[in-house]
Amino acid sequence: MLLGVNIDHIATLREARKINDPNPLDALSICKLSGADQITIHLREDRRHIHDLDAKAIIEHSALPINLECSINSTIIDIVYKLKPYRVTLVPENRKEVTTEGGLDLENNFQKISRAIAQLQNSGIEVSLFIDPTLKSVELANMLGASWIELHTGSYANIFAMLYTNLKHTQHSIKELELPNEKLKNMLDTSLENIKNSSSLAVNLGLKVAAGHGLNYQNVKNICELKDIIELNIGQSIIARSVFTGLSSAIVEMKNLISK
Ligand SMILES: CC(=O)[C@@H](O)[C@H](O)COP(=O)(O)O
Ligand SMILES: NCC(=O)COP(=O)(O)O
Repeated sequence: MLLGVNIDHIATLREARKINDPNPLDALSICKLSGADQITIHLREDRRHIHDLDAKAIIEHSALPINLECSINSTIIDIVYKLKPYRVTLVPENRKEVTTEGGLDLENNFQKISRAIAQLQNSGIEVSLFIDPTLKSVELANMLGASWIELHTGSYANIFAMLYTNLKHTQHSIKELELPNEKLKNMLDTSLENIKNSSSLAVNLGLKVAAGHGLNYQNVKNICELKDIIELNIGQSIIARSVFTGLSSAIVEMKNLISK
């Protein structure tokens, strides 16, 4: 299983103080030496963590391929295609969200996404679409001509956290998931089944399949067992653990967990 380490969350720490430390650029060689296969960054429209200069420097200096996540907004695509990352993953963005809440609405943005894909692919950049794990989204991603999809695992991760961690007893409990455990278990099974079926269809259609969002040291095992998923992009949990154990051991531990 390939591991993309999302280093946005290092820039989030920097932006909490609006200074120049910690610098996500400093993570590049640690990620490589610790066994990461790829670096993921998200150039958000509101630049809440990674900025344009970060993206430029990271792409220039990284020995690992860069997977640059961005919205389908044409202004952002115009910036991103000139940066020439190895891969661009198109994601939905909502200015008010705390984090990426779901996958792209491919049906209602078909033409816009199609234009973005053409512009990126014409510059030699491979394109991935960040989608919800539904058969319809996989079919549309295939029709759009992307080479990769990344399945959004946030819903699975939220259910897992409400079921198997103390999240429900904290101030960040997810209100709509304050449900009996039996119900949550059924929902967890359904969310895993959706990820499994979507990845299987995608591979049958010739797409390469990544997954990510909200994956951590507790919940990643179920996702690793799905044979059609070949790459995981993980950020928040690795950077959170690195506060206590250091970035290198946080990556090594995750890489060991997901090896298959
Ligand atoms: C699209 C995605 O899932 C990642 O970019 C991740 O969400 C990064 O964190 P933020 O949502 O805080 O940008
Ligand atoms: N695309 C998902 C990603 O890059 C990492 O998401 P998270 O682990 O920070 O939730």
